[in-house]
Amino acid sequence: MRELNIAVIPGDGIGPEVIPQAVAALEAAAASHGGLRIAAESFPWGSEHYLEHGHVMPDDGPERLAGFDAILAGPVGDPRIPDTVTVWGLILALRQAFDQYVNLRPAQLLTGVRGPLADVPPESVDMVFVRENTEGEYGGAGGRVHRDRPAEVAVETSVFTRSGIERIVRYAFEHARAAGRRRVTSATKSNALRHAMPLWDEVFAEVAADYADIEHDSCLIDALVARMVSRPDSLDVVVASNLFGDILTDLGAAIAGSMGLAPSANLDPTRRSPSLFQAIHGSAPDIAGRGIANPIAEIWSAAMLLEFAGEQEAGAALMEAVRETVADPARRTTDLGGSASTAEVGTAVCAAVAARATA
Ligand SMILES: NC(=O)c1ccc[n+]([C@@H]2O[C@H](COP(=O)([O-])OP(=O)(O)OC[C@H]3O[C@@H](n4cnc5c(N)ncnc54)[C@H](O)[C@@H]3O)[C@@H](O)[C@H]2O)c1
Ligand SMILES: O=C(O)C[C@@H](O)C(=O)O
Ligand SMILES: [K+]
Ligand SMILES: [Mn+2]
Repeated sequence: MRELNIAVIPGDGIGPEVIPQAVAALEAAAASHGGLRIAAESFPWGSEHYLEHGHVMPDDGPERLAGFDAILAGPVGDPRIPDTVTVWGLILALRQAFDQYVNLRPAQLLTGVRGPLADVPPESVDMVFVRENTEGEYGGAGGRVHRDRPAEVAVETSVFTRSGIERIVRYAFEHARAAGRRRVTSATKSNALRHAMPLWDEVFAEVAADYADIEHDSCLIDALVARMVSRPDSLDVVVASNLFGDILTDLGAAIAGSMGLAPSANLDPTRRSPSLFQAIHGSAPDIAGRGIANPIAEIWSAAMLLEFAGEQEAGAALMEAVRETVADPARRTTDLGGSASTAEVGTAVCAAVAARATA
């Protein structure tokens, strides 16, 4: 029997509420589809850890995670701590340490979910964002000098490399081909950003030439956000820089019905380091502690984990269980207009995945 060693980081806010549901769903899918065993080890990193020890994760955090097959993580963020501390202390640190250069983020309106766009048939919202995840606007280059003086200066320098752009664009086309998708759209802003984005466009055009079977187009980011809302069916795979991809995917989550439904996979496609799977939402301090957070985004991320680990059957079964659960009005959390609790939704997914095995 294959054993998958998963590092679990529950994180902050609603993280410790949704993560146990995702772990249970992983275990249920593994048990009933694929003769797989999940060995999960939990790491208590995040804001409480910072308040107690002075760091969000220990300095040797990446080393301690390096031997795992995958990481399943909740969000970090706490109103008592600057967000740069938590986000750079864990999420961005791991993306860079493990060179997880792809952040794969599907936005799909699932059957039964009412999205906010009027007159849009559900099948029209089916896009996958391929977000660059290690450089760009998140390169971390810059600084702040003359603190608290009128002359204070803050510089945040974007870092775009030809090799970094090339590998993310190539991944987008490869993903489109493998997933049977027909088009790749590049998010750009090469009218105003005159150094990095023209390089982005040039590399996109060069790589696109290698994929004659996939349609491609470039779209200025401002027009692209409007297009997501007015013509979502015109979008299939979207490749974007780090910051653009971050912003586009919260909009994607909204048009797919809720932040509580949007998953992500932070991938090192070379498989030298473990990849990290995590809902795209944050710690949601406004609803934390009430047991009402939607666990589907984190469970869907767990399904992506199984698929990336080569457990396609278990991953697909978990995804079918997610679809079945979301389609049932009695199994929806408040963000989807229902009244089910986090645990009720998680339990329903586990039951659905087990039922599929015996059916
Ligand atoms: N990956 C991460 O670790 C990550 C991602 C995003 C934000 N953050 C951090 O999280 C904190 C809060 O950020 P924010 O408020 O901008 O974004 P957020 O995603 O936490 O919340 C935005 C809105 O969506 C709702 N929401 C989010 N997830 C939900 C779920 N599963 N079910 C139901 N409703 C849900 C929230 O209640 C809130 O109204 C900040 O500290 C931020 O830095 C962390
Ligand atoms: O900006 C980030 O990448 C952190 C968080 O908002 C996310 O989308 O994962
Ligand atoms: K589409
Ligand atoms: Mn984000």
